Amino acid sequence: MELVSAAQMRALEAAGMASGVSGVELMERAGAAALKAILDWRPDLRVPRHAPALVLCGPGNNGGDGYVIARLMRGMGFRPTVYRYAPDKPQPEEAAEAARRWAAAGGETRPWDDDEIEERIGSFDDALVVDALLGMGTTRRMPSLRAFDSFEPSVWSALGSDDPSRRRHVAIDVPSGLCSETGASLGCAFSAQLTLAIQALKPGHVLIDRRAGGHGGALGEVQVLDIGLPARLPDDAPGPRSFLLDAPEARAQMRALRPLWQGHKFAHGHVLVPAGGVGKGGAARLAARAALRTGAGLVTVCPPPSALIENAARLDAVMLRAVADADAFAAMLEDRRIRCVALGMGLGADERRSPRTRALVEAALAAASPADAPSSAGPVRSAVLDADALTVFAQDPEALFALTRGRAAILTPHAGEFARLFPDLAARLSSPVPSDDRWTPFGRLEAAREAAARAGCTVLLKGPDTVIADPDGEAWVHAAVRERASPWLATAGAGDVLAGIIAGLASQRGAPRARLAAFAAWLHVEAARAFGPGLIAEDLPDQLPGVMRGLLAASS
Ligand SMILES: NC(=O)C1=CN([C@@H]2O[C@H](COP(=O)(O)OP(=O)(O)OC[C@H]3O[C@@H](n4cnc5c(N)ncnc54)[C@H](O)[C@@H]3O)[C@@H](O)[C@H]2O)[C@@H](O)CC1
Ligand SMILES: [K+]
Repeated sequence: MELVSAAQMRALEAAGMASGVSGVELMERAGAAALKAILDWRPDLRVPRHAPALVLCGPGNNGGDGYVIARLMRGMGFRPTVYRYAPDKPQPEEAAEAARRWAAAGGETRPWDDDEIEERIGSFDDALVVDALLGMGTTRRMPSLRAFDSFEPSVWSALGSDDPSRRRHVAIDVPSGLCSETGASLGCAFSAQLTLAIQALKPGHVLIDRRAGGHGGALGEVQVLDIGLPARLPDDAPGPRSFLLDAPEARAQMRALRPLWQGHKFAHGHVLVPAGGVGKGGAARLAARAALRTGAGLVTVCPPPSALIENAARLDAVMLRAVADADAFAAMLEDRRIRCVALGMGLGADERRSPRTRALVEAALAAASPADAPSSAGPVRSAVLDADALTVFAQDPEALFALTRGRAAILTPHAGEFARLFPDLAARLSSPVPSDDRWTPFGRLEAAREAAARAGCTVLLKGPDTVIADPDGEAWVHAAVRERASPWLATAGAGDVLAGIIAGLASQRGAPRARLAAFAAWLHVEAARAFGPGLIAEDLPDQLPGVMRGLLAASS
């Protein structure tokens, strides 16, 4: 599913208006669709009860949606009160029209009053609280609104009112104060139990950004409201494209692999996984097993000769070949059937071991295909760099980028490794929301994109939301939150398995890399969810067949 930025949303709106739908009509549709979704969510409210309700309306078009909702609710028998925030701001034309229609229908509008709102929240008399303060237009830090504190989940549960039948906090488009581009709370944000995204999901609906200087903000259940804008972004829509890896996409990726599963084992590709020395081979073995389970035809672990026996005692289906040094490795890479090298796991980044690690990285990248190789050039060979393969370049990231630029490579840093390679981007990611100036959205998507552009290859930034970007800017988000949360993945070795899954997929299909790595992140989380509590990294690879079988069954 596409994730749409504010600028792209405006292009979509312009395309809709060019086809003859007015802005006022779009706002009416948004309001009507929102009210229908709210009543489907709380069907008990369908019977008109003359129940009071609060609608919080802001100065822009998000507020405009709120006036439409308030008017339609009133028409159904509710008794909504609008609290208008920033009343001195001139409203955009459509929002002003929506406010006029509300007033003409006899609706009551009151100035913003934290005390009054707080009191109403505490009294529980209002059937609904609709947050239409700010949407995609939030461009700076939010002032601290005391009334928002009353919506916070902790306060709400302390009041004993978080049972489903009393859910009532609804956010229109995004919870106000939450940046729709990054998911960051810009100082103070509304906590919703239901968020109704207008027409499309925005990055802020799926990204988690808990930087300093923000508080509050929750999405609750997220639904997308179709208001009849074009389903696809116009070709000239601004900015790079972003996508969410969701269940339909996972099934599509699985379908794309199926035809490959009929050939010779080499047709599935051969993966090499260099391993560390004596006592350090576990991480590479985990990755190797994951690559094999993901469908690589052959997987070979390559330790130094001193660690051969130890690895032999632990491997069966995975093959084994000692690699004394980078020259021996380069010679091995002359076999064109090798489609992927995954390295870094357990190789070592200390003074003694980093020369071997670095030399292996150099050999792997020298033998990787050009990133833009045409399909007529034959199967792509990629390199997946994780852990120590990244850390050995901490003092000199540019040396790594000189090797990765323009290569079919995927870097898979966690937050710490990312900060070593891209310290300035990591600092921007964690810098507090500015207290005065305009906020230039810079979140995990922007950081991954910038990193991929700098490294000239695909970058997968791990986290509860894994963000993957190609150097051309196309990015994928894999969000392991809410119903797909997998707390069990926080276990030693899980990252090694992810690198192996990526390698297993890359050995079968060389591109498109960001999309493929996002699918790997999906499989990784599903494997953890399939196992459940008590998971250790060793369990993950053996869950993959069941996960993939499930995806195939769901797509046939
Ligand atoms: N683009 C579309 O296709 C549609 C958009 N609609 C609605 O319109 C919204 C976007 O409307 P706008 O672009 O007018 O933006 P918003 O309504 O989100 O906010 C813009 C206003 O808020 C002010 N503002 C920004 N940051 C602030 C802060 N921190 N504190 C106080 N005030 C602040 C701005 O100065 C401006 O007046 C969407 O989120 C959606 O709800 C819908 O009505 C229908 C279609
Ligand atoms: K809102």
